[in-house]
Amino acid sequence: MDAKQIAGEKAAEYVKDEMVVGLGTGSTVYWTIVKLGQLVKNGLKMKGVPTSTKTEELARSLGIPLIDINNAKKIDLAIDGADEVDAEFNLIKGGGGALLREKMIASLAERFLVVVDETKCVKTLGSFPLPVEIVPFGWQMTRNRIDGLGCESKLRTAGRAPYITDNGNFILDCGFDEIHDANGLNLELNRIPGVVENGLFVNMTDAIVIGRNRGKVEECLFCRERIQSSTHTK
Ligand SMILES: O=C(CO)[C@H](O)[C@H](O)COP(=O)(O)O
Repeated sequence: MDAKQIAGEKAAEYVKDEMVVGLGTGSTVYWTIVKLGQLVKNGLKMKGVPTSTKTEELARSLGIPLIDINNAKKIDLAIDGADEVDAEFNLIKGGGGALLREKMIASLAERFLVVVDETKCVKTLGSFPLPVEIVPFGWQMTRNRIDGLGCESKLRTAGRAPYITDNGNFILDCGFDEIHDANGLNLELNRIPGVVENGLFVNMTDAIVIGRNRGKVEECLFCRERIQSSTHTK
């Protein structure tokens, strides 16, 4: 079993009866969703809130009951993958293009559980180009302002046309090399008119499941509390 599958399937164990669960996007959380499909067939009572049309189609095909985000009184748990995770469990997300809905759902959820294989764990965020969702209107002007923050950005494409998100927007993949102040960059990017959202998830992770090769899995629960308490005692 590969490391993504190990992490993805493990995360399904956190879903209990009557939970409303944010369903992430990507090849790691895919395994969580497949496992949840099996559990639902065996009687688990849950509802999913998908973060992308792709995940919505997958969940439907597996018979997982879905609920519109506007009708969910609360989201108990969101489970999602990541492109990079640093030592403080801050993330880069958006490799799959779903970062806006993923961030909305993670921020609404009472708990945010991240599933990754060990290759995603880095010392400093930034080797993976940071995805930034922008509106198509005036996109080159928006790109100039983003590049002014110290990166070189590329418009994501699908074939020869711009890649279009589920929300009808473009994505710039921004090479920053090393991001030392993820919180500051997150705020600066989102202050630029034309930017819809960026893929930095700062101080949002509550728990993480890391799949390792040879069948090992590492779980860190309540990471946010742990980081905050270690910061306070410094
Ligand atoms: O942010 C994402 C999609 O927008 C994914 O969670 C991220 O790209 C990781 O994907 P994978 O599990 O396929 O490596």
